[in-house]
Amino acid sequence: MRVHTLTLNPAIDETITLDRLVPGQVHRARGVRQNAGGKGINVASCLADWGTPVSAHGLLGRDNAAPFEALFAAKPITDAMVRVDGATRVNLKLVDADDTTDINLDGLAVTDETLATVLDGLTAMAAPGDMVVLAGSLPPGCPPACYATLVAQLRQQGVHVLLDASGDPLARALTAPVLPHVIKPNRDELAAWAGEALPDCTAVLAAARALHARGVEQVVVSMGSQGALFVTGDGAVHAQLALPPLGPLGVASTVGAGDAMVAGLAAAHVAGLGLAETARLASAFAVAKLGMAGPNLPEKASVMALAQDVIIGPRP
Ligand SMILES: Nc1ncnc2c1ncn2[C@@H]1O[C@H](COP(=O)(O)OP(=O)(O)O)[C@@H](O)[C@H]1O
Ligand SMILES: O=P(O)(O)OC[C@H]1O[C@](O)(COP(=O)(O)O)[C@@H](O)[C@@H]1O
Repeated sequence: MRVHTLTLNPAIDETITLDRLVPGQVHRARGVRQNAGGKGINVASCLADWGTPVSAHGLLGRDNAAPFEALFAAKPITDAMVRVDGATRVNLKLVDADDTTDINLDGLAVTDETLATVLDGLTAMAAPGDMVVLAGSLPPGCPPACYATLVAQLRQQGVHVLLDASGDPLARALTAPVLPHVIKPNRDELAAWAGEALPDCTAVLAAARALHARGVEQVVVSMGSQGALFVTGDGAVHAQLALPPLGPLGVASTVGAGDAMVAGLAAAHVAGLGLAETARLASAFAVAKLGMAGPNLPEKASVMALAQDVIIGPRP
């Protein structure tokens, strides 16, 4: 079984480390680095580290494709990204001791013709039984119903579909006649979909159960330091793992933690794991990534050791 990721709006993530972010003030950066990113790219990178065969589909601006090409050369990721004129967006990530602040840009506009080339390439490569991860925002020019349409087409081909999106594209995919098998909103994205605040885990669980009742087979809601809720036909569990001592970074960037969790969900699907073991592995992927710079996992043994420490329960 192969996993394919789709990233229509990739990004080069520029992470600037600060002592303390104070709006309106002049700051001296402690450090800066760039890495290839965007939701499906991050998922593919973590899956490649785990040893899962993966192809990356989507769009890349020719002017600054080098960091992506270096990533695809360094890891076993099949490069199925379509090159277009222009530069891929650069997203800013401001990290201080307490928090990560994301400034995400719009991205390169896409034409109908280029979009069709990308989507035809994906549907041609995805074989029955494969898994496709549709992830991230849609670039300007892309119709908001893009994911909804693609989910129906891929499911008809016998592909297992995970959608990690937000806002209108997510709402359209969740009101379409054919739903994705799996979704992984974070708490804010689920609240936006539900149209109400979800102040506690009971409210989050009720919203996740409602989506499962509509027909999404696996609903995973990530809640940052409060762990994540996993709802399937086998029940619902909460999974949480304390942050391990931070590695050489000394400061945790939460950028890509959700993407690492999505990679863990894909790895668990490939391995045929049940509810509790899936919750363990996906949480271990997410927390393992927190100590790494960029969308990378540490060696397999460390991730598996973290998985054993995940606390699984019916509620936090
Ligand atoms: N500060 C943290 N402490 C422990 N685990 C965390 C922390 N931040 C994120 N995680 C882990 O990463 C997962 C995904 O993070 P989250 O911030 O919810 O996703 P997203 O990046 O999609 O918003 C969480 O469910 C949790 O397992
Ligand atoms: O596709 P979007 O929603 O614009 O987000 C893109 C950004 O999200 C990331 O994929 C990180 O996502 P998560 O922190 O949710 O895992 C960054 O690499 C990228 O800059």
